[in-house]
Amino acid sequence: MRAKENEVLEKAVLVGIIESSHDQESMEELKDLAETAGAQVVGVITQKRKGTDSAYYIGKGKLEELKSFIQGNEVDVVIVNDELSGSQIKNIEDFLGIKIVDRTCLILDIFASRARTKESKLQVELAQLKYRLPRLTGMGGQLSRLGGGIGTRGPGETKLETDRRHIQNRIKSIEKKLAKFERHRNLYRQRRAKNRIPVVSIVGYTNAGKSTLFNALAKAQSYVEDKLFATLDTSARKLILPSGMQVVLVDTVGFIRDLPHDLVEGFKSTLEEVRYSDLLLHVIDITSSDVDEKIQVVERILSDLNAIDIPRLDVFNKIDLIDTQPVANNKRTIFVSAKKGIGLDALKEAIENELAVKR
Ligand SMILES: Nc1nc2c(ncn2[C@@H]2O[C@H](COP(=O)(O)OP(=O)(O)OP(=O)(O)O)[C@@H](O)[C@H]2O)c(=O)[nH]1
Ligand SMILES: [Mg+2]
Repeated sequence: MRAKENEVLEKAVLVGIIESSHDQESMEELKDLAETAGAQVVGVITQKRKGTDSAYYIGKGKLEELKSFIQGNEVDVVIVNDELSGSQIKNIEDFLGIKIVDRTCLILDIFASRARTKESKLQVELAQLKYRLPRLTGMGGQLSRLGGGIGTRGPGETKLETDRRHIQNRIKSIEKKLAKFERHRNLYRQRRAKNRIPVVSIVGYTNAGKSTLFNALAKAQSYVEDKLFATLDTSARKLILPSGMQVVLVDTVGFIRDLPHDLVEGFKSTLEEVRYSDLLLHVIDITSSDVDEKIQVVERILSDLNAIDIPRLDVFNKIDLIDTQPVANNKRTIFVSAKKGIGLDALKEAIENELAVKR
């Protein structure tokens, strides 16, 4: 959650390795993520190199540069644009004497502050605990010496466990509780299947405009914000299409490159909804600078979820922000502005066509 005006922001330096232009985009995204988590970015240090250093992530020279930057500026936290091992975290932290947060931990932290329902809180906590378990040696120091803030927050009021045995017990207990939620969900799904109401799920990269589209179509109020991961809980509404056909429309959590594996695992049951859909609306922000890569990221995650073979419409959103109006070259591509309500009739028609073909 972006910190409130009067809150003291943690001052952060971002550190990353640049091997290709994708990494440059990924650094931009890291800045968005850091700000979403409540940091003020005061510096960015990158290194061009092949692969990471197994002990210190970046080379010794860069590390010295980072250290003198920290000494010359007020910095609370170093945020690294990759997932680090426990020993890398410990090594860098010992060398710099400052809190280190990696990309995975940062995303988990944002999810922790976003989770609203009991189930998503448990899912996030589970992912956090699984991330922590193999890193306890590295993170032990950080947790006891360097206090709270980014990277240490649990969902809701719960304090994240730091003891190995407690963590293992907590993981078991959460898994049991989540299994119960899943059984309930299965029951609902079976009931819906019996009534043969088709399910249309909205998927896509974070901030693409999924919830805005969901609201525009279903005239419901799903949480919309210009922040990453505004939506963590899938919500569903009934939608009646022009022909009178009823569908269940589902809004889902946004995807992002390098979505932590444990998080995908944790949210799998929520995202199961996606797998059992009759049609997917892949919402794509047409104004984003690396559209193609984001499309690939979403498709990769859909594969992970065994949802890649479900019929899919590519819904390019935010066309109100571009000058030349694009023309679709196939019936599975739709251009809309969810915010301005442009193209929604064509979209509904396309949804009906897809579902009609299926029957
Ligand atoms: N200009 C313009 N902005 C839009 C449009 N659709 C959505 N937005 C804006 O894009 C931002 C993100 O919208 P959301 O609907 O929250 O996006 P989301 O995909 O649900 O995001 P997450 O739940 O965080 O993954 C908000 O600031 C919206 O107002 C659009 O058609 N045009
Ligand atoms: Mg959303």
